[in-house]
Amino acid sequence: MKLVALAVSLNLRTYLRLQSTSSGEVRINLPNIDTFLSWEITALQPLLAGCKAEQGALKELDADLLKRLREFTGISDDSTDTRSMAVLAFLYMYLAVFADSLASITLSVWSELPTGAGLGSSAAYNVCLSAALLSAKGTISSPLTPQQESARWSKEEMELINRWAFMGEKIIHGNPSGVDNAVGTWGGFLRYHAGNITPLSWVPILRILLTNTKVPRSTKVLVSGVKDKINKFPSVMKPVLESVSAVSCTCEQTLTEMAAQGPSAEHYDILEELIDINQHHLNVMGVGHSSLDTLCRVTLAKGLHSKLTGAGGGGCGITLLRPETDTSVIQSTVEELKACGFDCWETSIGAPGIQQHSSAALSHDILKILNSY
Ligand SMILES: Nc1ncnc2c1ncn2[C@@H]1O[C@H](COP(=O)(O)OP(=O)(O)OP(=O)(O)O)[C@@H](O)[C@H]1O
Ligand SMILES: C[C@@](O)(CCO)CC(=O)[O-]
Ligand SMILES: [Mg+2]
Repeated sequence: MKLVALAVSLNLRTYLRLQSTSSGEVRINLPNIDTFLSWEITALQPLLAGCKAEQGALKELDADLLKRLREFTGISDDSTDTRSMAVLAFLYMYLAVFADSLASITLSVWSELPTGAGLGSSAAYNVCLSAALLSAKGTISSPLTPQQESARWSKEEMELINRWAFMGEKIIHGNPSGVDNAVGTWGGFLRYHAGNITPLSWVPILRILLTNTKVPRSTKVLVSGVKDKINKFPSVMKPVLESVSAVSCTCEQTLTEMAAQGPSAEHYDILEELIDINQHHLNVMGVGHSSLDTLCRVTLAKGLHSKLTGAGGGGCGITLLRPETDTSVIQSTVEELKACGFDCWETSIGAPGIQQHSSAALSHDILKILNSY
């Protein structure tokens, strides 16, 4: 089955600072998840015994290294605990990238994205880890020149960043498609088809409301639930997946037309209807949640259409805003959603992917957080 999916970046960013130290330790500060840990390099070194120095095409995880790492950290195979997953992804990438000589470094990561809410926070985290570790190791360059505030890596370097980030996603997700890390790496809009990811450069910018139901969920658990359902009822689920794919294709067609001809009311009507259809699909696939039903109901009463994002099961949803949607309607919708206990804010979709920044490019608040460890 060759399915098509569309993915788009949000303008919420994850920041990472990496410092070389002489402490003989590797340290990670993850203030979003209240995790501050360090390990003696001499304690980590034995984990690399017999480790494949060559990471090959970086398609598969080094299962032996991961197994030793799980034993070392006491993190079981079925754990989905937030801190455990973040630590495992970090230590795995650190050990695999620095396999021939473990460096003494401190990393601090801070994200504007809510963690584990369906907005690809794991991918943003993994893309930052990947880029920082590969740059520190010298596998890829540090593209920022002293005159610049921000710089991007070359296409080849970004491909490598993306492949390593995918390894982190495999640890956190189980069986990820690679779409989230590709969005984090490249930014913008992407089309996923048969394992190929192609950036779309000609789509319009869409205004949305982003709602966090704050219902916790794990992408890994949800994705494996969908897989179980497909295995259990293949003849029932296959047409559903094909229909989801057709929604993606129709959506892409509509977005292309909107970019070429300028957006019209009819285009927005189509997008709204596709959003509703897709939300029903996702419910059939078992990734809905009563909190997401509430989001859809509250917004529809205001004439607005919503669907879940990410793996569903709670987490976040998006609501399409039309150009003519009145500010008063947006305000009253936000208020009503907040009254449901949700977080809600207006934003847009389509933003750059991974970049290297000078401290001058960062806000005072972000610098304060990253520099406090
Ligand atoms: N800022 C962060 N600091 C540390 N770890 C993070 C951070 N953001 C995400 N993570 C890691 O990613 C995990 C969340 O991954 P998960 O894939 O379940 O959710 P998501 O990526 O936010 O949503 P989805 O994949 O459905 O879009 C967390 O449990 C944590 O291990
Ligand atoms: C739900 C899923 O799209 C991830 C969402 O962040 C699954 C995947 O692409 O692997
Ligand atoms: Mg994720």
